[in-house]
Parts: sequence; C-alpha cells; structure tokens
Amino acid sequence: MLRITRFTVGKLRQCRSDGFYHLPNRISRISWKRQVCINGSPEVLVLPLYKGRTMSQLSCLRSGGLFLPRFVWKHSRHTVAFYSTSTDSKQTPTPVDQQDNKNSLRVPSDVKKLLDLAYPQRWRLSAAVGFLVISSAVTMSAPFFLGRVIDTIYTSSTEDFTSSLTSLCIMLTGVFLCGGAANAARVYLMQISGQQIVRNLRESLFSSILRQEVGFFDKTRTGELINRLSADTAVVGRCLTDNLSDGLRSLAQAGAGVGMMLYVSPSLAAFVLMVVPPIAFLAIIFGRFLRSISRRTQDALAAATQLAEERISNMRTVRAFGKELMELQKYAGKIDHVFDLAKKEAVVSAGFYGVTGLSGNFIILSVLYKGGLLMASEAMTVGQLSSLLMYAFWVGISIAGFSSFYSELMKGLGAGTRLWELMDRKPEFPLNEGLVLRPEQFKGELEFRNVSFAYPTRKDSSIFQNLSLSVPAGSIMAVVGPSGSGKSTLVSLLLRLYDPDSGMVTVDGHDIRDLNPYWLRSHIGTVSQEPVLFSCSIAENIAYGATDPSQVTTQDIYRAAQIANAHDFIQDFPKSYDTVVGEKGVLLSGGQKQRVAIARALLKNPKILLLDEATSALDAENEFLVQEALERLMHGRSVLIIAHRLSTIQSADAVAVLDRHRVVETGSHAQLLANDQGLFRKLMEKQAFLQTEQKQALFK
Ligand SMILES: Nc1ncnc2c1ncn2[C@@H]1O[C@H](COP(=O)(O)OP(=O)(O)OP(=O)(O)O)[C@@H](O)[C@H]1O
Repeated sequence: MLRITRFTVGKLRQCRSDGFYHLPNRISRISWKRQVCINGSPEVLVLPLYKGRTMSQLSCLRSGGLFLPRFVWKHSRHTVAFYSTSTDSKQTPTPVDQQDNKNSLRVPSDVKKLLDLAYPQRWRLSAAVGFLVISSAVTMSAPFFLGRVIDTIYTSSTEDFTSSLTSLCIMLTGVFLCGGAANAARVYLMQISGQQIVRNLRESLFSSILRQEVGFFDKTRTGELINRLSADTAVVGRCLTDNLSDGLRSLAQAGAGVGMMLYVSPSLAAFVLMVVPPIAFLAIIFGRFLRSISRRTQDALAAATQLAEERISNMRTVRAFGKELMELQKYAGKIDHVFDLAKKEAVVSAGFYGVTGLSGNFIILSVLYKGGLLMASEAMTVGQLSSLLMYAFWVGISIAGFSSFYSELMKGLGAGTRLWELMDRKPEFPLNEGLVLRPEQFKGELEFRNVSFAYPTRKDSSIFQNLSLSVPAGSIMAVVGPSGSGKSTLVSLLLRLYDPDSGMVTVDGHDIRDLNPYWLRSHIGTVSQEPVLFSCSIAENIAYGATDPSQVTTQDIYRAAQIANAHDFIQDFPKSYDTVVGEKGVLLSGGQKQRVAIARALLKNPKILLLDEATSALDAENEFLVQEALERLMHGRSVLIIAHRLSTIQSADAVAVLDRHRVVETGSHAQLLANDQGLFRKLMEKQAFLQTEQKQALFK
C-alpha cells in the first residue's frame, strides 16, 4: 500500500479530455483515505473517490462503466484514477420501459436524489443561503423601520423632526444598499450552482445511456432518450435554478413576515394565520396532481419528439413517398395530446393560483379590519398598523411566490422520476470489466460452440440452435446463406452486443463473457453493409477508428485513406479532408462511404475483422476499388466476412453456409461447389443464373 500526496485534485483536472477511458480491471483494495492500491496491473494506481465531489461520476462508476477522463490522470508509467469504494445496491435493474407510475411512493427518495445532485454545490449554495438570509432580513426589517419613520412623522416636535427623519432615512438607505448587494450575490450563486447541477445531471444521464447494452436500444425509442436528455433535464434544471432561489426567498420572507407580525401584534398574527391550514391542504392535493401530469406531459412530449426525430432524419423517404401531409397530421395528433394535458394543468393551476392570490388579499384585508379595531381601542399605533400592513403585503406576495416554487418543484420531481429510472438502470452487460489477454496470448482465433440464440425482443423466434463454427487465427472465413439466416447476428454476437442463450462464443479459447468487452472491441474492426459516418469532416471520421483520436496525425489519416483507395476522391472535394459528410454520411456515395469506413477500420489496426459486404450493386470501378481496399484491410488478420460477391468467396480460406438456425456446410469454395446437392451449390447457381440474366438484359 502506498501513500501518495503529490496527486492533487488540481493536477488530476489537467488530464486529457479525449473521450472515455479504459478502467482498471481488478481493483485489489480501495480506501476512502488518501491511499492507493496497485490493482494487479502495475501501471494502474487507484485513488479513492472523494465523497460528494463527483456525485455524477459515482453513478457511472458504480457499474464499472465508462470512466470520464476528468478523473483520470496519466503520469509517466501510471494511470491514476478516482474510483469508488461504494458497493451500493441502490441500482435497480428494472428496465425503463417496465417502470410504472409510482409517484406518490417515491417522493422522499426523489427529493433525496435532487438533494444528492445539489450536494457537490453545497458551499456555493450555503453562501447563497447566507446572502438570502441577509437580503431577506433587510427586506423584512424595512416595514418595521418604515413604521418607525411614520411614527416619527406623527409624534416628533418640529425642532428634532428634521434631524430624526434624516438620520433614519440615511440609515435605511445604507441597509437597503446592503440588502441589494446581498440579493445580487444570492441570485448569482444560485444560478451558477443550478446550472452546474444541470450540467452534471446531463453528463450523468448521457453516460448512463452510453453504458446500456444494445438490447436496451432495441426496446427504447431514440426520441424518448433525446427527450429525457433535453426536455426532462431542463424541467429539473428549472426547478433547481431560478425556482429554488425564488422559492427559498419566498419561504424566508413568509417566515420572517409571520415572525415579525407575531412580534408586533401576536393576537392579530394568530387571526391572520388561520388561512394557512386550508392553503396547505390545497397545496398537497395540487402537488400530487402536478407531479402526475408533469410525468404524463413529458411522456407525451417524448412520443412527439420520437415521431419528429424519426421523420426528419428520414426526410428523403418521406419526400419520396409524398407523405409530408400525413406526417404533419400524425405529429399534430401527438402534440394535441400534449396540449390536452396542458389544458388540464391550466385549469387546476388557475384554481390553485386563484386561491393563493385570494388568500394573500384576505390576509391584507384581515390585518386592516382587525388592526383598525385595535387602533380604535388605542391598542395599536398608526405606525404599527402600517408595519403590519406591509408585512401582510409581503406575506401575501411570498405565498404567491412560494406557490409557484412549489408547482415547479412538483413538475421537476415528475420529470426527475423519468430521469432516475434511466440513471439507475443497471446495464445487463459490463462495459469495462473482465479479462484482458496479454499481447503474446492474443492470436485472434474465433469460435462459436453450440450457440443457441434468440433476440431479447423476440424470444420466441430462434435465430441459432446449436450453431458451431470456428475461424482459425489469421484466416478468412466467408459466411453465406439466405437472407435472414443470421449472418449479421454472428457479427453482433462476436462484438458481444448480445449474449447467447446457451453455448459460448470464444476468442483464443476464452468465453467472451469472461473477457473485458471494452478491450475486446478495441481489437475488433467492423465495416458494415451500410457504414454509418458521423456528421463531421472526413478526417475526423477516419480518426474515429483510432483508440486515441487526438494522437492521430494527418499523415496517419492520409496513409489509411490511400490504402483504402479513398485518398483520390477525397482530394477531389473542394475542402478535401475537411469536407463535412452530413448526417450518417449522406453527402457521400455508397462506395465512397465504404472506403472511408475501411480507412477508419485500418486506423484501428485490429486483430479481428468483421465485414459485412455491401449487397447494393456498386458500379464496376467502385466495386473494384472497394474490393481492393478490403483485401488490403484483411491481410494478416482473422476475418469473418459476410460475403455476397463470388470473388470474395473464392479468395476466402473457408466458406460457411448458414441455413435453418445452424451452419449446414463448411469447406473451401471448390469443395462446397463439388457437392451437387449442397445449399452452397444451389446459391451459387442461382447467383450465376441471375448474373447471366442481368448481363443479357444489359446487352439487349
Ligand atoms: N435487433 C433485432 N431484434 C430482433 N430481431 C432481429 C434483430 N436483428 C435482426 N433480427 C432478426 O434476426 C434474423 C436474422 O437477421 P440477420 O440480420 O442476422 O440476417 P442476415 O442473414 O444477415 O440477413 P441479410 O442477408 O438479409 O442481411 C432476421 O429474422 C431478423 O428479422
């Protein structure tokens, strides 16, 4: 056990910020004290995570998930990481879509979660509350002193009137200036802390989304997640920023107002306070309603966002089918639902605000009535009545302010419930835990052993039953089979996007469930049938393949593009490598996208390659260029290629034919072709027949 003092938090903050970081695997022991442990691997030192400092990171670390680099510092040989000792069991593995509406049961824990979010900002918030106390004290002392001024005006003799009035007014001016400054400081500190909380909330939520297994994304709609990330966090943020600040001020002022009223006239204050119980009762009912309607509104908004997001991102299809009007009507239907909920909320809110506003006015009226009677019996001076009237006025305003705080808080809790569900969801697969093979152990031999599998969303429809297939290290295995036979599913299982229901997938004899998925994926390159590029420059898209894109040089990118036969077409673009490719690479042709994707995979330099050959016909030149690039990419690696072209099948070391949930034939191209009754022969004959027909049609 080492004791270190030189790794300060300040130093840790200087760390690089280029994406997620590889977590240490086996943590031997961690202490909350400033001690470190060596976790089996001599390069990794682990520091305890300071309680509270990084609440948002805690949640992602608990499940061994993505490690945000802000808390990782590379120091010559060592990677220093903050890590939590917590073995928190609060994480509920309930899928988001199975959670039901249990608002009323969860209020205390939800409020606690809101407070947990605010915990890292406790010093700023404490300072803000300090300033709040000062500014409220000033505001609330004003009526008292103004009452004194009025009594001075009424009772002072002429000679000392001017000097008393002047000194009182000068003193009050000073007090008001202090109050103004304290108020400004309160607003500033509250706003900054609130925004920091929202920022942390968004980061935590995004981190939680990124950690979920692929099966989760099969079940959960993208629009729903986007809505949570943008709209729900905004609602929770609003509840924690201006609202919290105004709410605390209203609460403090109402409390101080009532206190001062009790001080000036206890009997009158008791009379006025009779209004509180009915308002509190009303507020509880209103709060419950608001929480539930807020949740329903956010759900309805998510459905509308989902529809809009899907249609806008597939605008070409909508346009090609001329469905703009139909889509507009569908969207209008969704937002009508949001509007209906808003109408219900408006009716109930109108009633609540009406009653709280009325009660404020009743307080003033009752002070005037009761105070008038007390003045008539000379039990109260005109100055005291004036003070009480001003306090009553403040209390009235504070009740209105507090009602609005309360309603925003309830809405925030309603939206927050949706966020906690997602943030607490424990992914079914770990992201960064498990065995890492040493370079000399890692050969790249792949094997499917008696694998049975059905997709989690369609458990009753089996894709594989006792499928076995092996790819020797450094060889090329082409997989062919009818459409829907499960060729792409093989790739998904090798990437461990899903786990088999029985049997196992192995790499160098190790079940991939024992291997660290993050490590495994860093050694697998994929080029899919329709590669997806990101909406950034071509250079950035190619660099995305590297483990550390910030370390990639322009020369590395050029070299990868040259090998992938992409350099020439990229240079023909006016902005060359800085050309932005549009959403999903829509501004490039199919063949160009494929070659950029091949360059991206080349930069990764993986041991294992999983390729899904494009089925869409490329023109002869493009096909040649892509084929040539693929051959260069495959050289010296273990390759599983879903083959559609005869040339690929011929050049593979072995071919596997998939059909009826298993591999029905394996062998070299020549061996399989020699089997007259085999499926491979039939598939090839069919393809040859189709190709001959196409050629004949071309020359007619
Ligand atoms: N995420 C998913 N969830 C549920 N079912 C899926 C999923 N992906 C694919 N399937 C189903 O699994 C079966 C196998 O699909 P897969 O894409 O592996 O076939 P394939 O042989 O690659 O087909 P093709 O040659 O047409 O690309 C299909 O019936 C498909 O509908």
